[in-house]
Amino acid sequence: MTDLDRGDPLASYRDRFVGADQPLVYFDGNSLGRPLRVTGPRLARFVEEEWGGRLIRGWDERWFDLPRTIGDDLGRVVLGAAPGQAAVGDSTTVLLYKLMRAAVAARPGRTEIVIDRDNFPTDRYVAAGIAEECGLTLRWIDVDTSAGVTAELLSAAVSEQTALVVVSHVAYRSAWLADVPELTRIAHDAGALVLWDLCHSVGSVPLELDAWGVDLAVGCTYKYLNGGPGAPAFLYVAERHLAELTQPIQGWMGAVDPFLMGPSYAPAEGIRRFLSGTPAIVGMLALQDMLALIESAGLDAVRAKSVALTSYAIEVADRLLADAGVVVASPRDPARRGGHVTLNHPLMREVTAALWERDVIPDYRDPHGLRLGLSPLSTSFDEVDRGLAEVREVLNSLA
Ligand SMILES: Cc1ncc(COP(=O)(O)O)c(C=O)c1O
Ligand SMILES: Nc1c(O)cccc1C(=O)C[C@H](N)C(=O)O
Repeated sequence: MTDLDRGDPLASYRDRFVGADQPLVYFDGNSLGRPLRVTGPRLARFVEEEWGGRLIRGWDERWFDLPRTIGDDLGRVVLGAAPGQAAVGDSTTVLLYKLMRAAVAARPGRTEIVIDRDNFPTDRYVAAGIAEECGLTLRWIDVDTSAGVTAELLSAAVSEQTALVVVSHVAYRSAWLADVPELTRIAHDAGALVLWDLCHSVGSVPLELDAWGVDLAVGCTYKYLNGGPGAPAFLYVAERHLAELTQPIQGWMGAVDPFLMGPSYAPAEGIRRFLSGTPAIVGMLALQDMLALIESAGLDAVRAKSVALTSYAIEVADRLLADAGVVVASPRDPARRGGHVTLNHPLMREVTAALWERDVIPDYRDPHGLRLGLSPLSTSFDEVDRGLAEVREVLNSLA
């Protein structure tokens, strides 16, 4: 344990995660968070008691409303959203499709979707598919891969033709933290809607979606919310848009009365209308455990630890790796940085492969970035020290 770990008010939270007591260095909590220790027994209890005991009655008793009730929990604990505006279900990709499609339909006559070239592939691919489907054009914002979308770049891209702007809050490559209220205001001034991808911020960066005037947002739950591989994503639709937006996948679970099984679709009131098919109940349970943990730690304290971890990683990289040609490719200003740090070097693809052999698990992202995902409640400062010392050794051995 380092002095920084001894002084860390959240250090004890690490013990709550499966495997955190092992020597393995885990820098990929921003792709797949560790499971919580309470989750295994809880899932077993669910199988025995709720699924096995209540059987089909479980739908009436609790499961039917779970996408909304967990949505409200997300709103309270991590999104800064009043109840009734968030729900859990589908993958982020499917939710991106639903909300982009709903948004462009709500801006008839406008011909463009604005998106940046460095946005996550699924966001770009879905936007391209919708542009093709609806006869729209993509207006690309060129961003520096070590930065992200700024107010200047967005102002230059939007016009009276913009139907929708799609931006990631934290850029998956650089960790650039976009200014949500400012960019939202710029899009609104042009008469457009904005869809925020919160995958890399939710659970590590505090959000105030209601106060920031956000229209629409999606995010995954398997990163900093530790929901497990393939856990369902969430969506947020601001109350003022709930009645005006129509999503394209009109399934029975988003209908006004699913069990009426009527001849035609009529959307439910409120956020339920954005659901489509039977919700993945088992996949939502782990997420509830992590939300409870974040609530007990306090999201501001989580962010403070995240900033301390990323600042420390940059400090160690400067000290240990700069003379080997490693360049910090994430913002140095913590106010502009999310929960990970990317380090560039021409050999990072080979370095990443060698690190995995040594039980140090970051990931690699083109063009030559080693990405360190530092999950605030489960990563220690000692892990940062040990992991970056291994990076130095591997670089020496490859030189
Ligand atoms: C910014 C961003 N959007 C979307 C996704 C993923 O979407 P899905 O869960 O549908 O694979 C990820 C990560 O995989 C991501 O980092
Ligand atoms: N969702 C993932 C998956 O199913 C397999 C491997 C990695 C992922 C990720 O989450 C990647 C991550 N979103 C990224 O920013 O690169």
